[in-house]
Amino acid sequence: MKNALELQNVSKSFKGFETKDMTFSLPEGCILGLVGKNGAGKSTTIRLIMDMIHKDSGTIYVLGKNIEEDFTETKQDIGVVLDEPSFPEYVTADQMNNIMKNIYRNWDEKRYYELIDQFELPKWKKQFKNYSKGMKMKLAIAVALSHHAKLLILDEPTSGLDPFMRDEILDILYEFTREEDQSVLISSHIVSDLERICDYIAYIDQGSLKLYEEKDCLIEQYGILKCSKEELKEFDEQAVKGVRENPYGVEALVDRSKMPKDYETDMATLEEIIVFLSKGQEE
Ligand SMILES: Nc1ncnc2c1ncn2[C@@H]1O[C@H](COP(=O)(O)OP(=O)(O)OP(=O)(O)O)[C@@H](O)[C@H]1O
Repeated sequence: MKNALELQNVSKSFKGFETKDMTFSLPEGCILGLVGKNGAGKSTTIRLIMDMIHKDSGTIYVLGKNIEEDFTETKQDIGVVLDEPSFPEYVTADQMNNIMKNIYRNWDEKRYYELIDQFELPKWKKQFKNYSKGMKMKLAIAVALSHHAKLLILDEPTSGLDPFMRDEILDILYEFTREEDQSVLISSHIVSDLERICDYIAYIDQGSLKLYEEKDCLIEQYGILKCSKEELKEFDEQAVKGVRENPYGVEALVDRSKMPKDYETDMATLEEIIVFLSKGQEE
């Protein structure tokens, strides 16, 4: 399987913050969710991939091309939504169509207006500067989806959107990857959003990649065990990946492969897996 995106040992340091040795990939036709707390380095990673900030070391391949070589052409095939969409302030959605027509070789006016209608954005009555946060995000998403991109790179695209619109956007992204050669990298701190649509999860904390795994493998590997403190001691220490005490006993994230055979555990959500594992790593 080809990779739509590949990072090999990518590092970048700012004064007071560093992304270290980032290595992960996004196979074609898949959705990779980039998760992390506020300030973990999600936007920095996305800006590095888009060559908006230059890495100190490592290699980045986007759609098979090394970004240091010929990235201008490749950018035609990428739909990008940054965490704070910025377009010219006095432009309406209608005028945006004229601007984008001249930027993207494969600009699809029909698709753009379909999305503008679906997202209930005004065509000419409002200028970008008077848009709400959610409207700005919707316009940026409409643009990203209207030039037949092969890869979407979206930084917190669901932030500022109401739950109905969030659902609609997630459905659109899922549909997008039905085409084998179309892939999505999406960052979010709303793990439940990612759980629904992602094939792969990359979890970053303080600039380091802590976890990179296929989502189904994570869900398969881990389970939640509810028992007393004493009962928990009976299990292999290696099986217990994180523990949370509650008034009735403990709740633990366990590695099912290290539990006694046929031992039943509850299914863990992606959010539980990430929270437990990240707490375990801090200790
Ligand atoms: N140009 C820069 N110069 C110095 N520090 C920077 C620069 N850009 C980002 N940082 C620092 O890098 C760290 C990670 O920021 P980043 O925006 O990548 O986090 P994030 O995971 O996207 O967070 P959030 O969820 O809050 O958007 C922060 O400490 C930030 O201050």
